[in-house]
Amino acid sequence: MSQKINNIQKVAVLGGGGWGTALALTAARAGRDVILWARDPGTISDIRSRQQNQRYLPGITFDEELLATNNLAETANADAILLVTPAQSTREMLKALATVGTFKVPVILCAKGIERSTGKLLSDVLIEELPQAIPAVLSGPSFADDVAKGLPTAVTVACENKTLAEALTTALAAPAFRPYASTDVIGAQVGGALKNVLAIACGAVVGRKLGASAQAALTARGFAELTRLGAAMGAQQETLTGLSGLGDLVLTCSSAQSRNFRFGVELGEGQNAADLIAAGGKLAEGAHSAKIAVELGKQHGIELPICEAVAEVVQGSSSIDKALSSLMSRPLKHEDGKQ
Ligand SMILES: NC(=O)C1=CN([C@@H]2O[C@H](COP(=O)(O)OP(=O)(O)OC[C@H]3O[C@@H](n4cnc5c(N)ncnc54)[C@H](OP(=O)(O)O)[C@@H]3O)[C@@H](O)[C@H]2O)C=CC1
Ligand SMILES: O=C(CO)COP(=O)(O)O
Repeated sequence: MSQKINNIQKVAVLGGGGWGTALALTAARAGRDVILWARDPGTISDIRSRQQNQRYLPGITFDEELLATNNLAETANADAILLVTPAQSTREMLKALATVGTFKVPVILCAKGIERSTGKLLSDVLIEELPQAIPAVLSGPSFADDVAKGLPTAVTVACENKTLAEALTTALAAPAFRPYASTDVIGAQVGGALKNVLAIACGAVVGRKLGASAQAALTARGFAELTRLGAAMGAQQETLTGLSGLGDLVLTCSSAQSRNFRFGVELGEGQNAADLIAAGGKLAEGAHSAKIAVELGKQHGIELPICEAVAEVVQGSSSIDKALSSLMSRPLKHEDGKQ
């Protein structure tokens, strides 16, 4: 194990979407030997023959020659795995991994969501499905397009083992990609999952043309929800106010580059959530996490009115106007949440 910690050279990235491809490029830029697994043969051949992933990163051609495969067994000798498929496919991916190797290595969870069917954090899903693996999390303000183009950003890389967290940051640090080590695996996950729900709310405010003041107020009150739930679940304050919490919340709640934000804009413009989801457009993880976030809040005795409003609009039991009016007519409170 200690030899692996000191020598994370072979990195396997699972997921051929925008973020998987961008992280594979980052790891290659950091000097790692990278293999990218994708299930779509078209993605593999695009990466192999043209150094592009036109389906998910249109208009970008990379200098790096990535090794791409759709044979999961080829990832079994990696020193670390980055799991970069959507949150709701995490369990299925881990079950598939368990059939091809033992994976006594760090598995870095990069999806930003909570398992909808169980309410479990992805690190708990990992422990159940691949108990010998070491859970780690990569999260923070980082649009795949920006990272693939080599634009600079910083993220949190969390692992309970401090030495391993530091080794992972060393393995992934590239000139334009600055990972900060953390031991707070819970905090890094709660921030990433909740900011997507809150970005839908901010997008809806923009789509409904409610003004920049409303957008800022919602972001701040959303942050209060994120920190309260995070703290109740055991997250550290520094993580929630750091890159994977506040950092990513600010990015996603203010940028039309975010798919969650754009999903919210479309809701605000009057489109129906069920129709948007059925159309199978771009991934908006917050639409899947909203309801389960509210349920987690109830379990921990934390009110999450903005997440609740998003969940109701997504499931079609409320309209944007009704949700807004119920947010505005809640009993007046102290800002710190105390009575
Ligand atoms: N894009 C971004 O800027 C960032 C994304 N993230 C997070 O990363 C995760 C992945 O996002 P992103 O890469 O953008 O998503 P994309 O929609 O770009 O790509 C999703 C990828 O996952 C694959 N996939 C989907 N379902 C399965 C499955 N059941 N089994 C195996 N592979 C599957 C898709 O394959 P196929 O093409 O065959 O459908 C595709 O390669 C999300 O949780 C997101 O929140 C985090 C930070 C930044
Ligand atoms: O997580 C992200 C940026 O940090 C990407 O956000 P979206 O999934 O909303 O596009």
